[in-house]
Amino acid sequence: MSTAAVAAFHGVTKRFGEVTAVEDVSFEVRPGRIVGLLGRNGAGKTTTLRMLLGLARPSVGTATVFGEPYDELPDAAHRIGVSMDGIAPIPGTTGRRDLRIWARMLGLPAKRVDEVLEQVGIADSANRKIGGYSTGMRQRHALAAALLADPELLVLDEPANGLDPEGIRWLRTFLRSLADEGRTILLSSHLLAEVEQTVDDVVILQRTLRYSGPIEDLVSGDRGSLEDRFFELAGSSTGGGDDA
Ligand SMILES: Nc1ncnc2c1ncn2[C@@H]1O[C@H](COP(=O)(O)OP(=O)(O)OP(=O)(O)O)[C@@H](O)[C@H]1O
Repeated sequence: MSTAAVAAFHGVTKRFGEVTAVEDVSFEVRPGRIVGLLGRNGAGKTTTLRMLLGLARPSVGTATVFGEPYDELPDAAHRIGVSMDGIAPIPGTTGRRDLRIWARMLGLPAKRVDEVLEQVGIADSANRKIGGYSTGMRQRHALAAALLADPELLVLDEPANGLDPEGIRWLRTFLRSLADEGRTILLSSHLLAEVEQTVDDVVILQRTLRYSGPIEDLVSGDRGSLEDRFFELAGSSTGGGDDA
C-alpha cells in the first residue's frame, strides 16, 4: 500500500472577515487510518473538512486530497464519500429513493443502493419517508450515501451524533472493517471516549493545530485519557482555554 498522504494540509489559514477560523494548520492523513479531528465548538473542524472538499477556499496555504485540490481531482465524487450537514436528503422522499437519485447522479446501478442499505442496517426502513427517520437513522442514511461509490476516503462530520449506545458500537466496528479493507476515514467528533476507542490517529485543532499523530503517542503510559490530554492541548471553555 502506498504511504503517500491521502489528505494533506500545508500552512492553511482560513479567515471569514475578522474571524480567523483556522490558522497556519499543517497535517497529513495517512492511508488506511481512521483519523479523528477533534476540537471544541468553533475550533475550525468543519471549516477544515470543507476546505478539503473544495467547499471553502483557504485564505493561505493548500488543502489537497490524493495529491490534488479537490476541484482538480479526477473522479473526486467516486473516490471520496462525504457525510456532512448541508448534504441533506431530499425532503419528503423515502430513504431508498433518495439513495437511488444519488446513485444515478454517480452513474451507479440501482442495486448498489440495496447493498449500502444492508451495509448500514436500515434496509427494512428504506421505503419510509426520511422525514420520519430518527436522528440515528438519518446518520446511517448519510453514511449509506457516502458509501455508494465505494470510496477510498470517507469524510464524516460528527458521524456518531444521535446514535444510541448500540449504534455507536456498531459504527465503531463498521468503520474499523472499512479501514481494514484499506479505506481511509477522516471524522470529526466531540465524543472523546468514543473517539479513543475508534481512531488510529488524532488531530486536535483549536484554531491552530495542537496535536497530530498516533493516538497511542498521545495517551500512552501515565499521560491520562484522551479527554485529559484534549483539555491540556485544546484548553477548556471554563478555564484553561487560551483562545476561546
Ligand atoms: N461561512 C462562515 N462565515 C463566517 N464565519 C464562519 C463561517 N464558517 C465558520 N465560521 C466561523 O469560523 C469558526 C470555526 O467554525 P467551524 O464551524 O469550522 O468550527 P467547528 O469546530 O466545526 O465547530 P462546531 O464543533 O461547533 O461545529 C467559528 O468562529 C465560526 O463562527
